[in-house]
Amino acid sequence: MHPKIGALLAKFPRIELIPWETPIQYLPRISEMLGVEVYVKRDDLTGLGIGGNKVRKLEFLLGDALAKGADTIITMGAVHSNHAFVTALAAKKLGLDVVLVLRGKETLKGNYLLDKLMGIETRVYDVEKTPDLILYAEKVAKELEEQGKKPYIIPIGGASPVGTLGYVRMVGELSTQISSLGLKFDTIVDAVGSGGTLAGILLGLELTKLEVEPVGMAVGIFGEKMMQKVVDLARESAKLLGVSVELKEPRIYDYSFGAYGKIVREVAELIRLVGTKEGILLDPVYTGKAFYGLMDLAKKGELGERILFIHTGGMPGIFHYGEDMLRLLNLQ
Ligand SMILES: Cc1ncc(COP(=O)(O)O)c(C=O)c1O
Ligand SMILES: NC1(C(=O)O)CC1
Repeated sequence: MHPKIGALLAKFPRIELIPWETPIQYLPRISEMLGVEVYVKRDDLTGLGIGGNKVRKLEFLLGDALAKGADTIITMGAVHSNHAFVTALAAKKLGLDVVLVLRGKETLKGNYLLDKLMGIETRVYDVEKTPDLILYAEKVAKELEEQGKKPYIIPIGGASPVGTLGYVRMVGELSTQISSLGLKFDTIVDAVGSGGTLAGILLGLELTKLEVEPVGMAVGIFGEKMMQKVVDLARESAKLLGVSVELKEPRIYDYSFGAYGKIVREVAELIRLVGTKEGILLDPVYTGKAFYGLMDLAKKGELGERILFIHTGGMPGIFHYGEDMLRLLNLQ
């Protein structure tokens, strides 16, 4: 762990949910295809339930919740939400109650199937917009308070200054890994949904002075709005840490293929390519789109000679959208 990052984070309550450092893996066959070196940080292997990037955020978010005496966790997302399921599993593991406030249609596949299998309380609403979901979550919190409970609301994706500390810590872990490997990366690439992961990477790179350019592949909202959200989150986390930093705006590209959650043939094909070339499974909502962007931009020489992809998990998405992908690949 980078000493400065370790010292800064030591004052924040953190529950250890990840008992190891996630490995960095070279992708020889993808690298050969692209003519550049591609490595992947296996944050799909964070180890709790389905793993993924949210577990890093939850170490600090649930630490904060317990420090504040919470007894019930409320969070929200789409019915297919990785964040919602892994939050619920972590909360249960810590002996906390949990209510998931979800949008969409109840579909017993992927994460929602896991929600039900684990006996997690879910409230599903047929709404499209996040603000509507937040209103419902606040209503649930009020209902629980009236029952004498102490609820703690975690925003979508854990995208808060406290949650962002999880990826500041990841960079602290990464910096010691790459110095012992003797590697220097030109770019570090991740999928951008709620923006918290990229915000933590941005702040972590500034604090460690690691000379790697962060590049986000947006799978939903993109452009100026997402850029501002990422930079604001990083700034608020810096304030939380009590540090003043100069933050450069990261490059964020639109690889949503038109809309968040839109399942497309190109990404289904990419998932098969990476799976059969490297034995690594990506998902159709987040990491498959982000890796598509990585390969697209690497071919144009826009990511440098040595690229690090942060594999942020998402495997249940394969099972939520498997039939759609089979149809797109003319296999059904
Ligand atoms: C599997 C997966 N990867 C990446 C992301 C993006 O992370 P963030 O919400 O921190 O931008 C998410 C959630 O949005 C996700 O579930
Ligand atoms: N990745 C997000 C999830 O709910 O899994 C959108 C935050």
